[in-house]
Amino acid sequence: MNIAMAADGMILNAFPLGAGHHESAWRHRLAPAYAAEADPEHFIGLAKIAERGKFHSFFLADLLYLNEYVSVNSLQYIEPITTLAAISQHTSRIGLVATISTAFFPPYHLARIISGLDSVSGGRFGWNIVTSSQDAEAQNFGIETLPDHDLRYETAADYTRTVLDLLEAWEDDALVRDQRSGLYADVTKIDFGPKGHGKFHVAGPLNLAPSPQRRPALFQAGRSSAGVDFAGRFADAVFSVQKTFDSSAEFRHQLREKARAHGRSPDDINLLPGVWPFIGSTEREAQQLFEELEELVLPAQVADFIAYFTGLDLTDHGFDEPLPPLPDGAFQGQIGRYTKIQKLVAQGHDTLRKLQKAFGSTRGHQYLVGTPEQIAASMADWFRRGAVDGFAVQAPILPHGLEQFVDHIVPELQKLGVFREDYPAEQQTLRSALRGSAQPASIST
Ligand SMILES: Cc1cc2nc3c(=O)[nH]c(=O)nc-3n(C[C@H](O)[C@H](O)[C@H](O)COP(=O)(O)O)c2cc1C
Repeated sequence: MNIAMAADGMILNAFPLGAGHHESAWRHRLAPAYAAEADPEHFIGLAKIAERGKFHSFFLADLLYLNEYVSVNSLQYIEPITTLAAISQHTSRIGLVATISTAFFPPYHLARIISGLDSVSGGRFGWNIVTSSQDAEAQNFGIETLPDHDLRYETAADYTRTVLDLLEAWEDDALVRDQRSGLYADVTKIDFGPKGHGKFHVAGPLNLAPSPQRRPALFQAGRSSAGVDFAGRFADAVFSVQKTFDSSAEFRHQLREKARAHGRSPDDINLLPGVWPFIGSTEREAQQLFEELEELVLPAQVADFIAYFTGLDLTDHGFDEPLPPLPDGAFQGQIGRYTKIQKLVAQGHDTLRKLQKAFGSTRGHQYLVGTPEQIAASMADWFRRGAVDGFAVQAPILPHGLEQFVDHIVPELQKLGVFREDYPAEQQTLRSALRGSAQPASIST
């Protein structure tokens, strides 16, 4: 499928995770000696590297529980809201995207947090909207089980609309602040009516005049039909797991059609699949890095991510023992990757060892092993032929892999004419940096 390539060049989003995305990163010789996962200085440093590389955005994932696989996995998640507030003071151009669940914060509280982050960053804030998918997360908030998958998305839509309505309650010129007349705000330009959709009821309005963007850039990831519908309705950018060109091109087409069905322009939505670059000055060196990391993987680490994406209890499960039957219709977690694993198991990849090879320690994401020229050529090809709008760069080891990407791959992408040389001269909000997404009026909430 060939859809026109986006005119303004590819979007690059840095997606860091602790000492790196690879399960073994924290144990590798190139990993930092400190516990990177919860070290704000580490993340401030990474954001500065990404900004040096002219990245559009810097994204922090989040999960809200801990399990006993922490015995082998670096499962700490630094808190995105506070960390990005700190990062905003050490960067000036890059967008800052926080993962925040729709399941736990009251909407008024979240609207204030979003407004605050957008203000301290000068209009660079993005919200990665997740519904949360693990009961273990809910149990940290006094909830025994999460609602079923599709209901979670339905509730997330009501929640998101409520938060956005709160952020939209003040017109641009509502704050008058005329010291002579004593008129502080024009109340005819503030919507004092009650806000809320579905089960959410908020008196409103927000007690803050609009932040620079007012409405943040909205990010999302979801492959199920409810997930794609949500993305088509709200998302400016979509994270995704895409291993082949065809599946990515097809998914981009699907997202663009969904945006159109929701009354938006297809150009308002940007597909940014994950890419894991294993970079070497020769192909052999890159392959060696990949193999070193793979060899360090422990069976319990594979059990951890397969259990996460299937809901199976794999405690003490042998590496070569056939998997227990998958829960099928009863599974209520992330559907996209569950379906991929289900297909692999049906094709005979039915042990943890086989799944490590077939699904990979890259958690299903595309990985590119090679020289900067080879990796840049492949990324440029996907972009030019309309399979992506850009990429979420998931370096296997950090900061090493992001530094290498910025120093060696970004210049190649620039040479190929698919990535910008610099930030635009004029300061931009994150939403306008994501091109077509600059017109909030075109989005039906
Ligand atoms: C690249 C990527 C990053 C994600 N990051 C998070 C995250 O930080 N926190 C979270 O709760 N879910 C995260 N998710 C899960 C999604 O929000 C969503 O729940 C998932 O893709 C399942 O959606 P689906 O059931 O529609 O396929 C991520 C998914 C992808 C593909």
